[in-house]
Amino acid sequence: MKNYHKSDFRKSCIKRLEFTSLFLKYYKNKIIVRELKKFIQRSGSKNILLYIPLGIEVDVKPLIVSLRKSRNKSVYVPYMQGDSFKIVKYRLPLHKKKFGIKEPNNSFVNPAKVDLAIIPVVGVDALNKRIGYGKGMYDRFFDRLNYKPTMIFTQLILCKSEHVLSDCYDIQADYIITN
Ligand SMILES: Nc1nc2c(c(=O)[nH]1)N(C=O)[C@@H](CNc1ccc(C(=O)N[C@@H](CCC(=O)O)C(=O)O)cc1)CN2
Ligand SMILES: Nc1ncnc2c1ncn2[C@@H]1O[C@H](COP(=O)(O)OP(=O)(O)OP(=O)(O)O)[C@@H](O)[C@H]1O
Repeated sequence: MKNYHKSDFRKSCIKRLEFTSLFLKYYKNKIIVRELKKFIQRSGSKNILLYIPLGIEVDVKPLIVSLRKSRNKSVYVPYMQGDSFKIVKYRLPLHKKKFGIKEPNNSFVNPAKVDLAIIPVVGVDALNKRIGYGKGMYDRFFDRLNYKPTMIFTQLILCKSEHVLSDCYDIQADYIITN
């Protein structure tokens, strides 16, 4: 029953964002990226997990560009492997992979310890736990990591349920940055 609610909620969240005008998305995006930048500055995070955005997600590309200009910051992004992903340093060129996601080339360098993870969501439930695309990749990634970075969830228009829809393995936000 709960999983039925979760997938229904996921569908309605995606629909809502697909029907949001480009103008509104552009406007909200600018504000959110500014807030994310402020958070990073205040927290002094150095190794940051970001993502290469899909159309309905917060476009963090301007943030990645600006972080790459600071000498003491490293940006990591997911590199899908099996039922989860590992993380690799963001670097060009990017290649389109499964689910239309772009990724840098594989890397065999051990990543540094991430102090901040900025994670796109499809929605959140009443416990601020993430509803994603339903593949469980972020859940597995953090479950297999032997430490817990600060987690910021981000979304252009927050799709929040007033009910508990999540399962015990779903990741939970420390902060949510939206507009
Ligand atoms: N930007 C981004 N990168 C990410 C994730 C994510 O959620 N967002 N992931 C988080 O796990 C992993 C990839 N997992 C994914 C699993 C399924 C779908 C998916 O179902 N996509 C839709 C298309 C969405 C769109 O184009 O707007 C589809 O294929 O129908 C996407 C990513 C790693 N990288
Ligand atoms: N830590 C884990 N270990 C094993 N399986 C897991 C783990 N976390 C999640 N799963 C499995 O992943 C599947 C998808 O989970 P869920 O529906 O919660 O995805 P989601 O969080 O919405 O999506 P995603 O994280 O991919 O964006 C579930 O069938 C669940 O059993």
